[in-house]
Amino acid sequence: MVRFSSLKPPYKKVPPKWLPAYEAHIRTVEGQVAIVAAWVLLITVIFYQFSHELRLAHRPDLWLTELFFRIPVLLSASLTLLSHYTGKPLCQSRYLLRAMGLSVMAMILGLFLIHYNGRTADTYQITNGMVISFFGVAILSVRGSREWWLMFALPLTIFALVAQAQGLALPALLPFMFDPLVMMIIGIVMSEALRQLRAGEFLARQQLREQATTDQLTGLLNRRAMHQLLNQEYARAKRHGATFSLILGDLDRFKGVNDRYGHNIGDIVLQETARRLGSNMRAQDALCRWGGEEILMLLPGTVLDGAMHVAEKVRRSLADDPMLAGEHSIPQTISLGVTSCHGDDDIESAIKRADDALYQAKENGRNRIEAIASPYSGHVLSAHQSF
Ligand SMILES: Nc1nc2c(ncn2[C@@H]2O[C@H](COP(=O)(O)OP(=O)(O)OP(=O)(O)O)[C@@H](O)[C@H]2O)c(=O)[nH]1
Repeated sequence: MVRFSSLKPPYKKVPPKWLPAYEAHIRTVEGQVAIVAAWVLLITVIFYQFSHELRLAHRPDLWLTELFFRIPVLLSASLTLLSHYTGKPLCQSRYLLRAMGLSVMAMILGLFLIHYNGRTADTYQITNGMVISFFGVAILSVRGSREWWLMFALPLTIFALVAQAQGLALPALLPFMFDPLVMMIIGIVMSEALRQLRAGEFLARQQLREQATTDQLTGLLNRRAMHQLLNQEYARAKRHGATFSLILGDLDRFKGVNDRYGHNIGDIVLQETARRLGSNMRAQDALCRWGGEEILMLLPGTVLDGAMHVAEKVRRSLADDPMLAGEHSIPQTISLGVTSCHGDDDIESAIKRADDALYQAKENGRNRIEAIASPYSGHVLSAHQSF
């Protein structure tokens, strides 16, 4: 059975954590649509203006009036292109799209009113223009329903009011409006289909990206993703003369857990460890599964003392509460090696220091923290420090 919820548009399914990325994606699409639309509008509107003689030889008096209605379209399309090619955006593309869509609607409905004179041939000619315009405007509505109200409902309401004020009987206009309105519906359906396609592509790409950067068992970052973050943080620290810290943790005697309770229970212990570590971190910190039962934490803007406090909270979050896995209550501790990194340092040396500190923590009895300060930090306890 098809569930109602499965008929909801895909944007509803974009998880909140991906909404900023989805917004950025939509803005890119709007930027691309705006440039194509601006070129199409410039070319076609200029073409229609200069083919006036050919199409409406019996109404040369309307040349200037037509130009008047076309100027807003030419202006909004030119601004869009100017904004793009000078690299200095005047405003977001969604507003440029709105300006183009609304000016097209104003132009075509205005032209309809000045050409509607009871002479069927003239009126049908402008009706053809309306068919093309309504379809094009629906395609400009990249964001969907909110835009349709603005692009169609608003101009058509104003059009109906102006027509009435001019003494035109609305039922008499309907036969001419029929094809454009059908095309508007087709355009809306097509633009919604395109939107769903784009949302589906976006979700698939995000899922792939997430799979490539996270560890499946724990949901933490994987080693590759962490390397990227480390390099970024290192570059940032070097540029601003800032400090960041690393904490490398390794579960104590974890082999014994696997041997005694089995691999599945070992997996649950790893997942619970990831959860407890994550709850001790700030939003800007990063946590990664560095190896089998090794966890690496990156703490931007944190000096050695601060990192040692975080490490102590982490150590206690495991040592103070046994892990509940299945029907088992498993006491699990962790040893941690801490170091800080400065601009003149390098990442590989910092990781090596954290590893050496971790080795010391294991050697000194496990369930403890050791720290090795960076040689560039000028830290008073520049050798080893431990909890
Ligand atoms: N369940 C499970 N176990 C893993 C995973 N990855 C690594 N391990 C296990 O982690 C254990 C690591 O054991 P060792 O390196 O000997 O270290 P340890 O027993 O923790 O002892 P110390 O580190 O010296 O305290 C091995 O038994 C690995 O099989 C995993 O994804 N799931």
